[in-house]
Amino acid sequence: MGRKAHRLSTEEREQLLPNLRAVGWNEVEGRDAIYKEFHFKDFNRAFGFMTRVALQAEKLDHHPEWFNVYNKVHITLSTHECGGLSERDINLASFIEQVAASLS
Ligand SMILES: C[C@H](O)[C@H](O)[C@H]1CNC2=NC(N)=NC(=O)C2=N1
Repeated sequence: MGRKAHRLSTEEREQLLPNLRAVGWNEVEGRDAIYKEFHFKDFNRAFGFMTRVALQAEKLDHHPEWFNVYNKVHITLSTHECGGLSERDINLASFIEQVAASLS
């Protein structure tokens, strides 16, 4: 895989997180991670979304923590390797946003 992940610095966070907050990602309390809830029309849309995210996650070797029931998908992103938020989470969140936009 790529170079070792590092936890985002304060400066990097100030630059990167507002864009994600603006589209509904929030920082998790008590843990260095980000979280968003997605709602789809039905289970088929939700699972189609998950399938596309899963294939990209495998390519990036960076995987979401997620929960699905029917049309809801809750996603938490964090990087175990560095014990917190890294660039990889930002990249995966951006990809997830693209997929969600293409399905709505
Ligand atoms: C061995 C494997 O490369 C690692 O466990 C990868 C896989 N997917 C991962 N996903 C996430 N979210 N964080 C990681 O640190 C991570 N590490």
